[in-house]
Amino acid sequence: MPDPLAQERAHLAASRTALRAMREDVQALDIRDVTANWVNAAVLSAQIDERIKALADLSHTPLFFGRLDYLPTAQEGQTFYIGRRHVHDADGDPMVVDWRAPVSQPFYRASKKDPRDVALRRRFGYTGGELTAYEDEHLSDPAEGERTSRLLQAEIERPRVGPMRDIVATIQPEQDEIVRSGLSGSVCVQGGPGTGKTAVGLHRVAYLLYAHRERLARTGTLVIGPNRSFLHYIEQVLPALGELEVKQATVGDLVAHVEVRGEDDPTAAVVKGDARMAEVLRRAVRSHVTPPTEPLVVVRGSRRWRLPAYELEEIVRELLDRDIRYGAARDALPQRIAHAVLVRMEQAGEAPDDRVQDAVARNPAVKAVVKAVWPAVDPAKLVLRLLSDPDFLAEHAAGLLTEEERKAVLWAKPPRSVRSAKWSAADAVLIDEAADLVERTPSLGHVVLDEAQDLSPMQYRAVGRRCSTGSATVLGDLAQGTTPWATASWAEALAHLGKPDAVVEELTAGFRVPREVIAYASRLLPHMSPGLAPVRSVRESPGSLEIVPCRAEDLPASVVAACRAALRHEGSIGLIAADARVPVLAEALREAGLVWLSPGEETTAESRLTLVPASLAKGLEYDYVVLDEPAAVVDGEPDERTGLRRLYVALTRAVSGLTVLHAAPLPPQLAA
Ligand SMILES: Nc1ncnc2c1ncn2[C@@H]1O[C@H](COP(=O)(O)OP(=O)(O)OP(=O)(O)O)[C@@H](O)[C@H]1O
Repeated sequence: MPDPLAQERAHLAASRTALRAMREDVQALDIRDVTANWVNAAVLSAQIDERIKALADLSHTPLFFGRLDYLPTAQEGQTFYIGRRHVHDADGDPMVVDWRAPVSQPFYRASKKDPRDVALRRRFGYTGGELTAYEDEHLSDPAEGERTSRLLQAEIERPRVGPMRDIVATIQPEQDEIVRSGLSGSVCVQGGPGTGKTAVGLHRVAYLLYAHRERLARTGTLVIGPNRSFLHYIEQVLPALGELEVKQATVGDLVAHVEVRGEDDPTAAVVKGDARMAEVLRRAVRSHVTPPTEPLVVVRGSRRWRLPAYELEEIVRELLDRDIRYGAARDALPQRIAHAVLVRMEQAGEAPDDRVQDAVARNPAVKAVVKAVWPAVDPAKLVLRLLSDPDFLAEHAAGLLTEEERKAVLWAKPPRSVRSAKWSAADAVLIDEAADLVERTPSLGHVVLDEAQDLSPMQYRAVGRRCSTGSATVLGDLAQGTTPWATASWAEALAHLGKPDAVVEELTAGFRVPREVIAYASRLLPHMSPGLAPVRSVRESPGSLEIVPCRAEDLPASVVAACRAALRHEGSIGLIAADARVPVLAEALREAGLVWLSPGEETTAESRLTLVPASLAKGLEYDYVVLDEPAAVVDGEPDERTGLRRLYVALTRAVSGLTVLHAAPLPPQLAA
């Protein structure tokens, strides 16, 4: 019998050679004969450069990670190697097929119960770029029992270092269902900490780009995350899957119409983020339309054409009723008026053509009417006025906001101008809404919204208009909502997003947090998100959970000692603390001569410790976590529920172990 591992290594070597040949073919392309001019040539050569980049053989990522042997009755009994990209030989026959291709799907979905025509599923293990192991499942062999994959388990238990990696070799069936769901529908994924929501969302983008490349290249895709450090943490996943074109942004980036320099108190922020504000803004924008009271008189040559006020009013009314964007209606108004004038001309026996209509539309008298009746609206100025002028706000918020709510959003000291105003994040969202009332926001083809539970209704609307003609993947965990306006139900959130028909899926298997740690953190669930089921950890290693009481004066030193102990393990270390305690701990680390990073900075072999303010911990993970003073994390939030949720997030960042140090009593909800 030939050695199967040697054979597989030979296939790997041959695939590498084939990939090199594919790259050389592209490099050797001579585009001089096919490009008519230098613009074409520049575009083509940029595309070629991209293609060469996409064909690079990444030495640390294996070219294939799995193999499927179909039964003789299916796919002509062929064998397929599954990898991150397609590789073919000189004859065009596949050496490696893309994981997203339909023939690859059974690699993720087939099981003993449902073998999907697969005779053999083989998983490969690698050390660096070297193929070192394989593992077989004979799915159609009734004699073979179901077994758990050691390679899969090893991947899950792998100590974490640095930024997030792709999970393409080990996507689980329930995750794969979400990854491969169609482009036309929107999906919402509820899942506890570490269930792979972010991973699934990113792989879904990669899948959609593969399945609908042209359409999405035209319309664009976007991944939205809560903050810079989170986006930095995930930014390498899609490039590793060969997708270099996906944009990333925070909601703040999307609505950056003004510079945000101010902060709202929670009451004001809640009102500003409420969906009722959309109606207030709609009324305020439309209030600029003033029905005409004077007739229009257009002088052309020796003749004067008169349009009575009631007829102008009818035109205006009709545009208002059609509910098109304010700006679009404003653009249409001159032609509508000109058309009415033309009708008069025809009635008088003239035969004006389109050019006459255009000329009338440009007539100064018509322009003056448009300016008076339908003036241009500047979105930022409009919001400035709403938040500064009590009467203007009261007029448009009538029946929508109470007097207290209006008071809460009004500036105590109104700013003089858009530039000098201390705009808050919520104000920027209001301006975005107003901007969309004036002019339609272009929609992308697909948007992934991560940590969605923290968005306000107005923020959902801002994201929703960026995928109004496309679809969305919404990812979140209701138990991790830490804003005063955090989502209470996905149905409501999806309605604000404009995707009420999105399917809500749930992920329950936890790939990050060890069993003992998730059990500890889940004690908080009934107190902050009753009804949500705890995550079921699929990790086998029990992980370590240590709770260390200290005296207050010893706490910083003990925290430093715990960090030192954690640094003895391989992998990344996160020291998580209430935001207010970060300076004290930074000082203690400095005194002890320990170097540390801020969230989003890349861990290296030399610096593996990150000091994480609790407010930035969401979505991140570290191999070992040292958690400082849980009570301070809870107290750092305006209310207890939010505090407990913040603590829940902090407790669920660890992959291999968690050490909790406290001087103050632990929050009682953590008691067994
Ligand atoms: N199928 C899988 N195979 C291997 N690892 C996985 C799989 N699914 C998820 N993981 C790993 O589990 C960890 C958690 O995944 P991810 O960050 O996507 O979870 P999440 O649900 O977004 O968590 P959070 O709610 O904390 O933001 C990551 O390290 C990810 O790579």
